[in-house]
Amino acid sequence: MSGTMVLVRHGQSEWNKKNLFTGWKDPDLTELGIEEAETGAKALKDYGIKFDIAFTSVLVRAEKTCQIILDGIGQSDLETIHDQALNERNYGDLAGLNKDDARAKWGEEQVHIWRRSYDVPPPGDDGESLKDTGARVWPYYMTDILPRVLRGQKVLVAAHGNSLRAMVMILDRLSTQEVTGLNLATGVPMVYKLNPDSTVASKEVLGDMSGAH
Ligand SMILES: O=C(O)[C@@H](CO)OP(=O)(O)O
Repeated sequence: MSGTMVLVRHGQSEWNKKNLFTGWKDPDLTELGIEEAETGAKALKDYGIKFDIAFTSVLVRAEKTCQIILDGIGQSDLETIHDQALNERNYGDLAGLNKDDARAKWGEEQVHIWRRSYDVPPPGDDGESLKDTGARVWPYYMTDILPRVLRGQKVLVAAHGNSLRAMVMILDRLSTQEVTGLNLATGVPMVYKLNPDSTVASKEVLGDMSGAH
């Protein structure tokens, strides 16, 4: 057995609450989002983990979630690396649009394809599919996160629905078809213990993922 990596999606953001495509836009957490992060922190405190380092994106909803968790487990001053590689997928021209309005305009199926397919990017030059998101998340994981876990460190990664879907896809060995059914709940920590060959030895979900959509 080597180290432990905890993945957690940020708590509800103002734009999650308003049901808007968010991507690289930078809304803050809502009150509920703060509570969700605090609940995640409590679950990690009860689990009894102390981290060696934390990683987050450069978007405030993930950064604040990361800090709330560190505060909640008594590690407020832990070294934290912020990197754009962990940002949410870029939603291109959909960013800022209401998801129900988009369904009314383009149809339920097309919107679902943009949200959950593996390789269909949302419209707009900068729109990233899950595959495009993985193309920046996976190398970062390989070079900056995984080596620490393999050295035995305990690592926190507070990031986003789709950047974390890209990570869970490789960790859980999901096919491009299976990943379309993967949804991550806000503020629920996923504890991965890795084998020395970087495969997953165990995965524990500290909370309820069933409501995720
Ligand atoms: O809007 C977004 O950036 C993401 C996460 O909230 O949405 P979705 O779940 O539709 O990929």
